[in-house]
Amino acid sequence: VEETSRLTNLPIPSAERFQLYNFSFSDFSLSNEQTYQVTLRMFKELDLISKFHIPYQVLCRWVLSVSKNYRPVIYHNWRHALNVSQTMFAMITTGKMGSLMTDLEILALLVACLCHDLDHRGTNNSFQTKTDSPLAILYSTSTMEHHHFDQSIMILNSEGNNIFQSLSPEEYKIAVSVIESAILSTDLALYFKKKYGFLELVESGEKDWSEPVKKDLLRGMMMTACDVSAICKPWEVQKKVAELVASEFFEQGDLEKEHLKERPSAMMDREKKDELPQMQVGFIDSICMPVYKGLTELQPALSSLLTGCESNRQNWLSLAE
Ligand SMILES: C=CCCOc1ncc(C(=C)O)cc1-c1nc2c(CC)[n+](C3CN(CC)C3)[nH]c2c(=O)[nH]1
Repeated sequence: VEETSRLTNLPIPSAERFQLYNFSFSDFSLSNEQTYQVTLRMFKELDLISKFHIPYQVLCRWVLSVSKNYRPVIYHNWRHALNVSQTMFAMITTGKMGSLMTDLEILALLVACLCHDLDHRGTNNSFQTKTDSPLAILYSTSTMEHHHFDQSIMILNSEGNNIFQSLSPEEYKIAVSVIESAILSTDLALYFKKKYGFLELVESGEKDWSEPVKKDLLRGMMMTACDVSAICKPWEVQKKVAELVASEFFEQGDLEKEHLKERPSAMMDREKKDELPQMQVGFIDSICMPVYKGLTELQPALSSLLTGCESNRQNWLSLAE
């Protein structure tokens, strides 16, 4: 309670102070309180508070609730959600994708990014299935992503946390369905299925992305681009993030060796740590480059994501030799 009122009365530093319009943003230098201020500043810069009549104290309470519903795991924690959200913010503003989206879609996409990994346990979908976790019984496909969406709705329905309280029933319905689709699209298994359709549309010179199915596909690609955007960051940032991701993967690998008595995938096997640079090149080629090439072809203002990813591919490749 007192934390909400403290945050509500705190002046928010400028977007420039936090480098929010920059694709090279990193949370490393920020205190926890500053991460909340960054989030509030993004809502302010997009004018969402006034456009959707969000009571400021409700927004502050909601930001604190969202951050508290992330577990302190090594990588998939609140700061990952913040970084993903800031990339979405930069794509919409600096990357000029805002002109393709309605205000309601922009609100929903920012909320989806902040909530997209809620209550992550630092283990992936296949681990849920292999351990017959309650979540895997509840959701047999895109297990974690369904849970992240569930958690998002739970928070919105919590007392004093409904930032959508001023939306009309129709707007609320649209916002929730955009959020559900956006969070589910962060399951890379779904990305693999949809990326060819997206690239074909872009390469065919498609200009009309307003049609609902195409719009949903584009929002999903934007979510993937934000989710893996650490791969585009300056090398010192990318290297540190890769260590965090690897550490979290290796902990899952340890659990698989210890409890499941099975060999983990190379990516999760700490005994294969020296293969990491080569694995990163593979990850960049199969997942990252296609989405950044496609989005940059659609909107050249996004090119710094593509160039950042290409330069990190070179860095990983030189480490792999
Ligand atoms: C190489 C392992 C440790 C470091 O790995 C990373 N470090 C940083 C980032 C980043 C976004 O900055 C990303 C990765 C990173 N992420 C990967 C993912 C998604 C979680 N996958 C999945 C599994 N594969 C099968 C479908 C697709 N392979 C990855 C990989 O090789 N590297």
